[in-house]
Amino acid sequence: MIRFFMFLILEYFSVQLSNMKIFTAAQIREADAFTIKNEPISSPQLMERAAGKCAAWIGEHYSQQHPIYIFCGKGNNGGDGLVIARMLQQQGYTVSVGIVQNSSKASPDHILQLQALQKHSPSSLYEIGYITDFPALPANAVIVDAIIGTGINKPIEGWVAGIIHQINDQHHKHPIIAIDMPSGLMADVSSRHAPVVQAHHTLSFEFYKLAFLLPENAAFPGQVHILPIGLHPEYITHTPARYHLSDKEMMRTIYQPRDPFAHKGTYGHALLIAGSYGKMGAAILSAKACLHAGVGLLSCHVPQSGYQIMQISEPCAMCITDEGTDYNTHFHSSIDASSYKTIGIGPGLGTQPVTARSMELLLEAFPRPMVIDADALNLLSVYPYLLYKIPAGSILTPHPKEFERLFGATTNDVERLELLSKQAVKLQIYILLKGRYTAIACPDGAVYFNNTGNPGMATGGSGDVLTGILTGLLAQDYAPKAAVLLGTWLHGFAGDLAAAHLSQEAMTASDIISYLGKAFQEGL
Ligand SMILES: NC(=O)C1=CN([C@@H]2O[C@H](COP(=O)(O)OP(=O)(O)OC[C@H]3O[C@@H](n4cnc5c(N)ncnc54)[C@H](O)[C@@H]3O)[C@@H](O)[C@H]2O)[C@@H](O)CC1
Ligand SMILES: Nc1ncnc2c1ncn2[C@@H]1O[C@H](COP(=O)(O)OP(=O)(O)O)[C@@H](O)[C@H]1O
Ligand SMILES: [K+]
Repeated sequence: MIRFFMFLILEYFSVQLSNMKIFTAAQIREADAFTIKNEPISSPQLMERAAGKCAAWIGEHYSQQHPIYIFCGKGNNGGDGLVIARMLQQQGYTVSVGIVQNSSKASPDHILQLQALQKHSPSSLYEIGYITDFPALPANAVIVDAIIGTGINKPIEGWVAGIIHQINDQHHKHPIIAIDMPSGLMADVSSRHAPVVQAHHTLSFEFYKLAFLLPENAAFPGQVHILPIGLHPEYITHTPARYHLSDKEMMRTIYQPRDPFAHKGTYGHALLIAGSYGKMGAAILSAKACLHAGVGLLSCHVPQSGYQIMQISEPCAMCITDEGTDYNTHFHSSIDASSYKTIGIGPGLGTQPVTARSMELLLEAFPRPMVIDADALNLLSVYPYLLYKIPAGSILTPHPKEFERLFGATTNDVERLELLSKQAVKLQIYILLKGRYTAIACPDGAVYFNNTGNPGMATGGSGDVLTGILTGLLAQDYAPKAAVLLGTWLHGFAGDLAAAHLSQEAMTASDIISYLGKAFQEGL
């Protein structure tokens, strides 16, 4: 009860966030309908606006030398394709339009746009009713996929799936541009094992779709370009979304500049419990990151064999040694809960049973949100009852394997996201599932995806750096939600700066720390 009350207080003081909402396919349909009714604008006009953005994008990226092969389905996604065809023809492109007979009935807007194109250029149109109707493409052709968008109701089957495979066979020969969604990809449910177009670019309207952010869909959307089509701001503002994408604007509302009259006490005293024989590097990376994230004071609790290593490596941190020579085994006894604002625990910690016992006593003694990572998470998976002792508002930072050990396996990424969110709500903590788009599940059920970072960060120690940053931000009195969103974003942004200057290959976790300063300066 006390834990929950404290959590409510922390939440109350967390900032109001601006953010990019990720709407479901059903909500997007509502947004279209709301816009049509209240802007007001007719449905065909809205389609002209959306398709116009796509035609302009294609015009900017491919010259008239490229014949454009557009594949249109019988719904409004196909309607977009028909408008794009007409607009590109007007600009002097050679356009060929295959109408994929994926449905017996065409949507009213499709029919309207088909009639317009028939009037304008009937020779460019042909029907695709079976796999053998797929055309031979000239060498420099560009493929536009407008077969199905957000209206897909189940995985594509039969000969239409065959058409998707034929488009994918062209992946290494021709650029493939998907309109709104790569055809076959379902916005809100798993598309695992379904046939989906493997696009190089997806021109998607107004919002990111959840499907673009899931690792299991990595092969499909290519580069995503969000094209605003003027959907009604009132709908966007007032409609709640469960999923959100972090952006710079959001970070600017979270970031708190330092007080000119501040002293080191203002920015909190953090304790880092980390390191073991052979894994002191993890502790040092976390300590350095915590300091570079702006913590007031940092103490590191390390095993005896790690004392000199830590003291020599990081003079800005204080050092406490454990009774254990090679492992931290008695850190609970050195902790006076009132001395530290927050704790970061886990990097390089080891998974000795005696460490688990000390962790249990620590969780019982420390009442405030802390950061739990790496081996501390592995201990939680061995002793799951400890999960219920974690202070409310704490932040857990598992990578997918650690997540699976903690909460079990799932059959697809959407199920895993559900499980992530369910556990965050149940335990009243933040759980950050690391990856290309790190998913941050909040105790209120919301999930935020982080949009910074790059594959150069797929290198040992990157996660230890994140733990240090989050611990540093919590110590400075950022509310847990603010700390987890800002810390994850800064970590990825520093990684992006490191990659830009050093290359993804050559950068190391230490370089993420080196660029943290630039991330504060340029990213906020
Ligand atoms: N006014 C609007 O509603 C706007 C809609 N827009 C476009 O419209 C799209 C949504 O249009 P719709 O709701 O008509 O849907 P779609 O065109 O995405 O898909 C529906 C069509 O696909 C067929 N279909 C669905 N599942 C299938 C499956 N598993 N196998 C084979 N065929 C299948 C349906 O029978 C129907 O013909 C968006 O993705 C976007 O491209 C944009 O033009 C913006 C404005
Ligand atoms: N391809 C990628 N794109 C964006 N971020 C990445 C990518 N690969 C790794 N990262 C980030 O790097 C960090 C790696 O953490 P983790 O796997 O725990 O590393 P370690 O255990 O070696 O410290 C995470 O924050 C993750 O989001
Ligand atoms: K499509």
